[in-house]
Amino acid sequence: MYSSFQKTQAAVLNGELSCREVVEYFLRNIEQKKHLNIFLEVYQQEALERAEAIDQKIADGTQGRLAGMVLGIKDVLCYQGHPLQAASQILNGFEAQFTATAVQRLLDEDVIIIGRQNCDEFAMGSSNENSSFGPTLNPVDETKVPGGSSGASAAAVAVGLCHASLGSDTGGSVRQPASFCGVVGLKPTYSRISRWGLIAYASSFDTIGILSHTVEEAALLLEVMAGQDEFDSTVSQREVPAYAQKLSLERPLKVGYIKETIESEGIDSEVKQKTLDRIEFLKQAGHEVKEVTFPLLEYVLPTYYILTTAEASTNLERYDGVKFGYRTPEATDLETMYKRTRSEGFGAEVQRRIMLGTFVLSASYYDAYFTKAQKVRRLIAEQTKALFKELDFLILPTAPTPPFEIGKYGEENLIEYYLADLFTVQASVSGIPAISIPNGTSETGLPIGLQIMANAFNEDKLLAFAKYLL
Ligand SMILES: NC(=O)C[C@H](N)C(=O)O
Repeated sequence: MYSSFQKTQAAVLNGELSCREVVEYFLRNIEQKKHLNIFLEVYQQEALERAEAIDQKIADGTQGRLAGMVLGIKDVLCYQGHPLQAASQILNGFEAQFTATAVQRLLDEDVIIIGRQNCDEFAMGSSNENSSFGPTLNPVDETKVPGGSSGASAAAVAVGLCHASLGSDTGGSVRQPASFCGVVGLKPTYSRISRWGLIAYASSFDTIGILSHTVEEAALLLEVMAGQDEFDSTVSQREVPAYAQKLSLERPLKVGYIKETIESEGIDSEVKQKTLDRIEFLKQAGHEVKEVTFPLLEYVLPTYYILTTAEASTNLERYDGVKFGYRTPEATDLETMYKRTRSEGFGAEVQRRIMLGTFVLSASYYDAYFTKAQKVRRLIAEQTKALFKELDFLILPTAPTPPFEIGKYGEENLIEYYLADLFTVQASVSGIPAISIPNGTSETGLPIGLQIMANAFNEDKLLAFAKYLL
């Protein structure tokens, strides 16, 4: 059996394999790897039935472009008629009323969805430890986290439980787990893919992203999902290029690396060395490689956490015990119903972010924090985009360290935990596309990722460059 989609598809189209056999293979793997806590729910029967229907389409020659692909989806994407929880107890009992546009477009091309995957609650975290269903283990080393918040989606691809996964990336949630699990993780430009049917965390940052083994798979999935949608007016009107056919590059390239990332205090020495090795490789290959400075780097993380918590505090207001999921059985009046539902339903990290967001939006602090952070966001975005006047790409580590131990960070060292996003939030604050690709392993065999950023809507170039480096 093949873990890569391209090989699987060739085999199902020439009759060497059936889609049913492909699904059975992944179902066996899922059963064997149950202890990793990757899937919250497996759609066993449904996936098998769908596989048989697609086998029939193949026999008739009417199959879609993704026939033979088995996909896992993070528990933040609506799939009609299926439970959806954002790994939270507050959505206990909730069922999706419609299917997310991105998911529907993949289904229309005959993808098979095998189940929903664990994640940090409401996508808030960098380790998958904030799930109300318990942590997911990193398949490379089960004592380590798989990253987050789409940690289980990355782990599923790494250990062969599906060909690819859909995750969401607000500040690194696809790229950082890709780095921690040794797979490819793409965050497209903000507004490239419709957010209709994606549970909102911070709406001006949220993007649907892709976790896969190969760049080709990411390009194909992006091509199918991207583009205008009548249900999301923020989606870009731009044409969607044929990403999967455009994976070749014009050379030589102009590549920059940001001095402040390589020299940052918390960077692990092996991560630093692997990044420097790539820089050297590019120089040797005849590309123009330049060191650039980005003095605003130290403001990126605080800006991200002020703005995303502010947006989260309003987005999560809707979970009040009335419309969705959980309602406390204890309340005797409306106010205690709200209070108790939210205190019992949300986990500690989500509550912390709601409170922080409410604080920065409160009348006395609005200008000091929220307005200021909006201004700084503008500066970060403008200065990041200015770097692309002279450069095709920026390269930097995806995360400052290889995957860390489960339980390493507690309430007392949260800032250190938030620093896991140090290098991924720049692309999120600026709305530009970025990808993480495997960049070797540490001496102890732990995956390390390399991140590439490109200017807005340059996914075609970004994917081609990632393929060249992989
Ligand atoms: N959702 C994300 O992109 C992950 C980021 N670590 C956060 O907690 O905000």
